[in-house]
Formats: sequence, C-alpha cells, structure tokens
Amino acid sequence: MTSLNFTPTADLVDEIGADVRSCDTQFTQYGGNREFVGTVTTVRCFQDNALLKSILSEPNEGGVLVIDGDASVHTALVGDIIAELGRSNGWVGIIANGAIRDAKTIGGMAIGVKALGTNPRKSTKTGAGERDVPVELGGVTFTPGDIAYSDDDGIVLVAQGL
Ligand SMILES: O=C([O-])CC(=O)C(=O)O
Repeated sequence: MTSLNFTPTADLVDEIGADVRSCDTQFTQYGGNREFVGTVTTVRCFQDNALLKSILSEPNEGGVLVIDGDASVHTALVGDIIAELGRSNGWVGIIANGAIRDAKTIGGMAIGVKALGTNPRKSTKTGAGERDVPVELGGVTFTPGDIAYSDDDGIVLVAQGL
C-alpha cells in the first residue's frame, strides 16, 4: 500500500455531506503524529494484548489498527514497545477503544495513537480475541479495508476506492 494523501476531517465532512461516516467517540490524542490517514485493520480483544501485538509485528505500510477493547480502561492495550513495533513496521496509526500506557514516550513517537485514556496496569497475554472483524464504534462501523482519516477534530471513514 502506498501512502495516501491526508485530508483534514472537517474538509471531508464538507465534501461528503450528511452521509459522512464520522466517529462520535471522543478519543484523546497520545501519539506524536496528530494527523494520519491509512487503511484499516481491526482487532477485538478484552484486556489482552497478545493478538494486537502480533498484528503490529506484521509489516503494513500505511496501516491503521483499530482495536476494540470494549471501552475498558482497566488495563493498557498498548505501551511504548508495542507502539514502536507498529511504527517500525510501517503502521501510521493505532486507534484504541481502551487504554494505553507510556503516554509520555508515545507522545514523542512518529505514529498516531488515539485512545480513551491511560492505565499503567498491564494486559494479559493469552492471545484471546478476533481479528479482521467489523468494529462498531461511535456510531460508525470500521470495516477492514476502509480508509481512516484522523486529526484533532475526529476520525472519518471512507470506503476504499471512493
Ligand atoms: O507489554 C505490554 O503489555 C504493553 C507495554 O507495556 C508496551 O507495549 O510497552
């Protein structure tokens, strides 16, 4: 996948109009890159981060990993080691419906990271979860292959090829 051109989410809303797929979830920006665009891969996991770590270990130039952690902020799904693993494999963004840790370090890294909050508590590492499944978040469905545009205003999804 070659890199896509970033467009501000507000401009996408103006272009697309009422049918725009804009995520209502109020994520916090943690990554050093506050603007990113990329192709969505999804994973669903609950307080366990072995599966998402193995996904971010795969090379995926321009990939955005959407993690549905069922909104739990009891454990951190991503820390600086996992974020760096993703960055070094070409991933441009991580969107976590859950918590992260090592927020200060992640703030200096060249990757986009959005999450609900932080918690230093570790996740378990059993590998439980599902990948490449549609994930419903904030009134929109993140489907694998969608293009996600993310900035300080929010996240807008566009179907691939549009
Ligand atoms: O290992 C973990 O559970 C997450 C973590 O701390 C990291 O990615 O640095």
